[in-house]
Amino acid sequence: MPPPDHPAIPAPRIGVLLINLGTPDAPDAAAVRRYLAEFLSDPRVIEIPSLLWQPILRGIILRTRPRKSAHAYAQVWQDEGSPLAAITARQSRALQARLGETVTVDWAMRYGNPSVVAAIGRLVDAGVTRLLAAPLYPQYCAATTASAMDATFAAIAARRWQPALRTLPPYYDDPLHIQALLVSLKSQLAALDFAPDRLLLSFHGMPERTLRLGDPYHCHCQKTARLVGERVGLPTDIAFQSRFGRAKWLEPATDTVLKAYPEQGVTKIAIAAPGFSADCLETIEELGIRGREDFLAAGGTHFARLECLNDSEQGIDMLDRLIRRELAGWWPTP
Ligand SMILES: C=CC1=C(C)c2cc3[nH]c(cc4nc(cc5[nH]c(cc1n2)c(C)c5CCC(=O)O)C(CCC(=O)O)=C4C)c(C)c3C=C
Ligand SMILES: [Fe+2]
Ligand SMILES: [Fe+2]
Repeated sequence: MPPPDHPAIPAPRIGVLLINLGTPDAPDAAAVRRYLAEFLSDPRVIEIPSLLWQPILRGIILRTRPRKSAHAYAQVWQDEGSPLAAITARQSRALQARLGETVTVDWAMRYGNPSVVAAIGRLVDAGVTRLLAAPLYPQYCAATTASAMDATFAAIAARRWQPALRTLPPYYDDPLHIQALLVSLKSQLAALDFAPDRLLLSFHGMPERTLRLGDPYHCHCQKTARLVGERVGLPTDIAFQSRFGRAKWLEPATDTVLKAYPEQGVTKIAIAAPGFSADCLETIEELGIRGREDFLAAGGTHFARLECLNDSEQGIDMLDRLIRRELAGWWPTP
């Protein structure tokens, strides 16, 4: 018999933690400032020595950008809050219903709330001894995937009694992912009231330097785009959005491509963002509002933004199957 103060040994319990990038708590400048300060202080995101970067961040960026970004967030904010957080919460609930009682599913944001530390604390308190950390980025990038892993490892490093840990690998070229994208994109294309000349696949950009440093992100995006383009049934292009700062970023830039299309005779387009597992500021506002304006102002006539996989049937089905594959061998499996 253990002494009376010895913790009870729980039955093995599996936890699944969905992790996405992060978002402010509210669409106002103060909340956006807090969020950007945390996000843009991550050395995985800004790969400039902190001594050089922090004065620029604190002295310039955090004085100007929060107000501008808050205005953009206000345009996409929903009753349930930020779209990114609301959709990730719905994905978590849908997966919980699929995976059943032996698994506890929760979600976290790498920056902002709910934090990775808090979510892992909740899972461990619920008796989780085996944890699958699932960063919801199809393409691996040090700025996103590795940073989510860093936060997970740090949260676990701080615990005396650590859960066993697995991580969901990137799924950019997984047949389950490509098939889910094709079903989703084709059904949205079929529901349009016009026939697009072109489908533009827009991925979040990165400084070009990260490609030369060995980050596989650019290659992963190219492969997702090629596999979708081969089977989606209309000509596709790839582009990279959301340029930040003065350095050279991956090209071609989404806004440049949108503005150039009409003079090339491409006046009817659909745009999709297969690097995002959930719609967010970057898809709803940057593509759906500003991208549309750029394209129409340049002479485009028809524009449609297609939704991300979000908590659609095919999106949840894909995550359910990717996750079950990683849980195999952990008893009791769902
Ligand atoms: C140098 C800065 C940035 C890098 C590198 C970067 C990489 C990167 N980001 C995503 C996904 C998302 N980014 C989002 C917002 C966002 N991104 C940056 C900057 C960099 N991103 C900023 C400053 C912002 C905030 C908004 C703004 O002020 O413009 C979001 C949306 C969050 C939301 O709340 O909706 C996502 C998602 C990826 C996938 C990526 C590298 C591959
Ligand atoms: Fe970003
Ligand atoms: Fe953006």
